[in-house]
Amino acid sequence: MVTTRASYARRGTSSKVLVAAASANAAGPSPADRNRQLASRMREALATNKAAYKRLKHETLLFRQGEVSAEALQQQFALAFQSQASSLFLELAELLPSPQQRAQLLSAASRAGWIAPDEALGSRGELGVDSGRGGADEGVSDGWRPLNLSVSAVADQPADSVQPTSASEQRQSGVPSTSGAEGLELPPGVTDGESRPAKRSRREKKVEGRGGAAASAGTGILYWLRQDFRLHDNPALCAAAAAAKRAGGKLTFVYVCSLEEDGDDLETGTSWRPGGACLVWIEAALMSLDADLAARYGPGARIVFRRGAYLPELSAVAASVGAGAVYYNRRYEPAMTATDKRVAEGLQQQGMEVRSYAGLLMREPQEVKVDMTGRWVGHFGTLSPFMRACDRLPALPKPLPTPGSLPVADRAPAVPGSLPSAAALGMVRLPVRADGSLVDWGQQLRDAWDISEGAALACMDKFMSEGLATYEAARHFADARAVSLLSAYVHHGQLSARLLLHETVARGGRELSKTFSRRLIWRDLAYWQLHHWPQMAVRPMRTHYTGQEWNENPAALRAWQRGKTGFPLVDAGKFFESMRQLWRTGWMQQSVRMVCAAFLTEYLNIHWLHGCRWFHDTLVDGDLAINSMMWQNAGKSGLDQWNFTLLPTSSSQDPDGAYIARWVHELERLPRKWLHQPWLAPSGVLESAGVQFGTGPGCYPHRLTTEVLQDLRKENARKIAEARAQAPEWIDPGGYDMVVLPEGATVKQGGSKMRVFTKSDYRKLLSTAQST
Ligand SMILES: Cc1cc2nc3c(=O)[nH]c(=O)nc-3n(C[C@H](O)[C@H](O)[C@H](O)COP(=O)(O)OP(=O)(O)OC[C@H]3O[C@@H](n4cnc5c(N)ncnc54)[C@H](O)[C@@H]3O)c2cc1C
Repeated sequence: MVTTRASYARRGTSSKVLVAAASANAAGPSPADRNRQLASRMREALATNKAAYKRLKHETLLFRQGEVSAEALQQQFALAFQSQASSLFLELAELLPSPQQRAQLLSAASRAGWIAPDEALGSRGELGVDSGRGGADEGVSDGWRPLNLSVSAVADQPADSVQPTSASEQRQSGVPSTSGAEGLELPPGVTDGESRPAKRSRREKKVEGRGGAAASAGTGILYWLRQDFRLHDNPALCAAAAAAKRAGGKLTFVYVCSLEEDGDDLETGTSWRPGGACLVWIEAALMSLDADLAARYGPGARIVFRRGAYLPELSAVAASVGAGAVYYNRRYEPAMTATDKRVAEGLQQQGMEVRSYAGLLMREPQEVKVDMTGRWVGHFGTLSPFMRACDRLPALPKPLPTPGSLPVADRAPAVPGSLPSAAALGMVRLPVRADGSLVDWGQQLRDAWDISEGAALACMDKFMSEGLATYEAARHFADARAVSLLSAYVHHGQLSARLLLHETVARGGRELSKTFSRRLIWRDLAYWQLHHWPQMAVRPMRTHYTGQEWNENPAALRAWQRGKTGFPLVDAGKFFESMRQLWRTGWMQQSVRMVCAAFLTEYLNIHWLHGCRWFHDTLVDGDLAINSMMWQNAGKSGLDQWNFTLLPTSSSQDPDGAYIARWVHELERLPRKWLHQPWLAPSGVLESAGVQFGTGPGCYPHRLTTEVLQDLRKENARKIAEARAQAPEWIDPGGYDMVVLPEGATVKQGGSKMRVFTKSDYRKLLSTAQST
């Protein structure tokens, strides 16, 4: 086991990542030579970029002189980088020795937006994958599952690109950041519709002033769909429909696929685009919503599907349908808020009206201010003070009904350059087998879920009438017998969190279970944390934990990802070669997620960030805010570090072993008694159950570690104590860790240091570490 001091705070540029991606895939007689070749190709490409940069700078000057339009210039940027990246990747791919490796690199490049999807699919007919086992379900190996690259194409854009694309660029360009502690700012011209719902917009007044004639920008309204694939309780949709009716214009639904802009965070140099499983979900959700819209409101409500950068795409659609306004519900991930702000400003500069609404969360992150001065209800960053702060806010508005009618055109919108369906957006990357057939790894997720708004509402109803009453006592069982299974619907905005809470209260849910409604507020807490710690997906919130030593053990990490640790409860969650749950369904119950997270961080001492990334890519509810919060807590650098022992051998989450028996098929005939620790079973029992340990087909893996688990935990705690001992300025006299309270997070203590919950073992261990 090699131990390194991992620093996730600094990530490489896209080029470094891509060289790493390429070299990781490279094999053959001389990996070092190949790496050198790749690096040299990359240097050449960067030199080419410099030439392009000069050319584009000239174009930018022309733009400043008013000789070219912003849209035309932006398109030139997009094209320049697309074509360079494209040729670079095709060349890089040629250096790789096997078709599989070429396909892997190209698939990753396509996902990063560097090359067109058809290039990744191996139009040259050589990028096949030989699954070795035939069927799509069996034939997918995780090398083929599209994983996120750390950085995308946009990282190499020239520094004075026309539009600032990140918080750091915005600061450089003098445009204020949306992700700072000042709170969520709306760009000039963007209106928070809810704060003034009844007022007529400037555009509407202008239109009225002209006797109702269409403004130059048009009377239509674009409804910009993003993470709100629903018709019920949709504030932006209701407002857009009302405004279009008032102005006598038509409403057009548009979805633009621009994954780079949604996920690439230039501030941290990382990419958190929706993971593979979420993309499958989004594609299916869009298809279902498109069909629902047409069925309910007629063909004019069909969604216009576009692929490309948001600003030019929205402008093009608006021009085509005669829309002068864009309405949307807000999103809260750092890259998304930066993008939305930039796009809104761009639209506004073009004379469009932009209105945004709160439809994803119950509470806007910037409106919750925790009061740490009054009666103590819990440590800063935990649920209780947050709930108390929420209780001080005005009551939540009642959920909005689904609109009975919408002012849409009689015919489906015909906008040149649009794609026929969500599937044509090519969001879900499918590898190709040697025979040219596609490996549709997403099908098993589509089979496991009904991905529609109707199913979300039905699932909520079922939970309310059947699950809620048992939630309190049985929510921790691994087989999910009492939980709602609603997380993916809520994450993708197919189910309104506000409606869910409203229904819970209306059906006496607070009396039946005090925990369920708290979980919904916990979700808001995660977004509040992300708002105040925009880098929490990559950097420890307890900054002094950055220096903690983690094991760099790719083999153990891979075994954990594949569900081959030899600990059945850990493995049941996520084995992909056969039927195990995460790979098959994209979902696991919370206790199982916790067992898996604790196993990785506490027993294997592997950085929580690896687990966070894996979950982000494989969960259908992969949610940057919740996932990062939970992994930070599991890794102990979060505000609410876990203070419980999660033994992978414990049977409390699966007392009768039914969960393991269902998902770990190699053990399905083993008597329940041994299922959690099969290595203890007598050889005769193993033999009659057909259990063999090893790596061969049908064998169950040996344990990854035979060391005493409690000793491994203690070792992990020692590493934490060592990191803490290096940073006495972050420890208070009682041995508690401290964090700086972000401006705007509390009622009046912004900028000061405050203690956060710290496990008593760690407080005790600190003195030992300090004295050695
Ligand atoms: C390591 C780890 C990673 C996680 N990553 C995610 C993630 O990416 N996306 C995600 O939605 N949940 C995540 N969770 C939280 C939780 O496991 C899931 O929300 C829950 O299992 C979903 O199942 P359910 O809808 O049946 O939940 P229920 O128990 O029925 O809860 C109802 C709803 O409350 C919310 N909720 C539940 N638990 C939490 C929580 N701990 N924090 C915030 N909100 C919560 C969800 O919206 C959920 O749908 C993670 C938990 C752990 C331990």
